[in-house]
Amino acid sequence: MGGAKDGTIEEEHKANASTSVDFNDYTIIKEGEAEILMHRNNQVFFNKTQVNNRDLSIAVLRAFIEIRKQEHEAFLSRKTKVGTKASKETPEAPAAEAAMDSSVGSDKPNGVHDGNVAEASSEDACCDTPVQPINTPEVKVQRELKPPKVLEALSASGLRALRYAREIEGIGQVVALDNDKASVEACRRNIKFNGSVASAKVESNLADARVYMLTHPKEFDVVDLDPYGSPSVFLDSAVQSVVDGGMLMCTATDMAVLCGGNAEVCYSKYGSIPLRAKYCHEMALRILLACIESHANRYKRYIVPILSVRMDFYIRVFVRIYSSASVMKETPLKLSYVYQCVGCDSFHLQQLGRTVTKNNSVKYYPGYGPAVPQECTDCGKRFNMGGPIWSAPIHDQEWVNSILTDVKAMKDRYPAYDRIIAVLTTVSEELPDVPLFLCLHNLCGTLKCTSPSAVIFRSAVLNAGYRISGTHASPLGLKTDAPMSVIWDIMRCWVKNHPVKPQPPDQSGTVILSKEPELQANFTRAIASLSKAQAKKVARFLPNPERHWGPKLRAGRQVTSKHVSLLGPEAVNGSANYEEGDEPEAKRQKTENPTFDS
Ligand SMILES: C[S@@+](CC[C@H](N)C(=O)[O-])C[C@H]1O[C@@H](n2cnc3c(N)ncnc32)[C@H](O)[C@@H]1O
Ligand SMILES: [Zn+2]
Repeated sequence: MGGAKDGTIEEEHKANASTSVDFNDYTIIKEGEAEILMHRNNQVFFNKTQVNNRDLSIAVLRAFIEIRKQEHEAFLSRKTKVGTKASKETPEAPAAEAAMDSSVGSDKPNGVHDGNVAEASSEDACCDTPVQPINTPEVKVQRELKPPKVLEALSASGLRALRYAREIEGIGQVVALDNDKASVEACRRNIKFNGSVASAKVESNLADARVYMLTHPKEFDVVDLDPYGSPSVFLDSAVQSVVDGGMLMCTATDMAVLCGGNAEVCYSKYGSIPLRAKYCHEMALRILLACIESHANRYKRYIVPILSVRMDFYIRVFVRIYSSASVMKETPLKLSYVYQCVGCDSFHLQQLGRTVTKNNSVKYYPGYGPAVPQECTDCGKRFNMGGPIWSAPIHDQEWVNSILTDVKAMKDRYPAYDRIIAVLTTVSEELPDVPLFLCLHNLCGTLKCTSPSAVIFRSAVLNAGYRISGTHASPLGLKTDAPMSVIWDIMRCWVKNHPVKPQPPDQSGTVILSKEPELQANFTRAIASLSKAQAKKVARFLPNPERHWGPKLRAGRQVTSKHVSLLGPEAVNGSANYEEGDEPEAKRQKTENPTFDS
């Protein structure tokens, strides 16, 4: 761990900052190991609610450093083996291969990957060529793994950069950027204020992050984007600035846009149409991932999601970025359109592409469609079509479990320990291969019936031979691989024992209930109907610690109606608190003809 220990820090502060700073004008804010000076007039952006965001990022960075080290060791030992074998068989290593490996060598030590794509160079030179041996001892010397270099592209006060530098063992240089002069001045003051280790590691620059990232291609092991509102304008340059195998961390707080409040704005920013449904927060994550992938693809790169979370009033994704023209071809297999019935809660996914493998060669084709008929087979109403979304896994469960274990082992190093443990625990129990989720209350709302308990419903799904889990994105959400026809049969069986009042014949619920179930649901309590965390009574969702736990505007700005997409309608109407379910989808889900200008 870096930084001066308590006791010496005050002296260091004085030595570093007292000559130029009148402390009476400032309050000191401490988060984790870092302390920042906040001017009484508070010109620089600081939002303490983002402690969850910063803690989680620190946890992911710690895991990244460890896994990167393991991958590097594995890479070297693989190469050593190949090299030893080759030196017996072929005395000289081909120059092309040495060139391929040079991207992994002295100045770019981070081109180490796991899995098959590990050998893909930045231009995928080796795709169709068997990997050849290299001159092992020399390369080994060149391949000393340097500490990871981090870019905090939108740094404001520098608190995040300072926490990274002071709290994360093994971290390299941290470059903090901001295009606001007052922020850069504050950041520089804060760097000094945090002592010698921070001063040695953190550098602050006044720059437009987009220009800086474009002019520093493949230079950073980690790029962190934490903007006001949408990150969309930063994505194209950010995906270029990350080294192969490096990590992009990205926040988006424009939840009203991403959750379907302004579909046309979402399309213009992210290239996807959002849907107003209970799963909208997970859909928001998947829209952001699809958007990052699309930017990466422009440079023959692709993403591997590590962790994607909805927390508080924002979403945050952690993805690794690799280069490979051949893997990039698989992108349409990882994307889907979503058909959402306007009458009932049925939704269906349609993959953009498919492959056919013949004699070891893979061919890429458009996906088959449409995935649904014109009218919903459950209730007869039409579908809205959203997407494309990222429909491949949004987390790497091995990473998640390893982060969870590490966080538990370092409890006192995380000020937001309870919150990040709750999120990681719920994420660790999500079905990894099931995009989006159902909401039991919505299903019951459609049928106008009383709700079975989650345990009873989960049991019926499990007893029918399907999988089911919760989701971190909503306390009421349920992920399942059961088809909608099975879900409605379970609900029909439930209603047989819990009858509903007669409803008008054109209602979706009436149409659904007019059919006899093909499956006889078994509501006997199944052993796996509670998740491990539920069984152990581990908290999975926590209330906000205080009122006004929400997004903030740029320093010094007043809240006006134009901030509705960033802060949500509640904030703009006078209350800045933006809590679960505030997004517009919850209230306006069943809209047959949603307009784009709500
Ligand atoms: C939400 S704040 C960052 C908060 C910070 N990451 C933290 O954890 O405390 C966003 C910052 O991005 C800066 N910013 C906005 N556009 C920028 C650009 N094009 N280049 C660099 N900085 C920019 C703003 O001045 C602001 O300080
Ligand atoms: Zn329907």
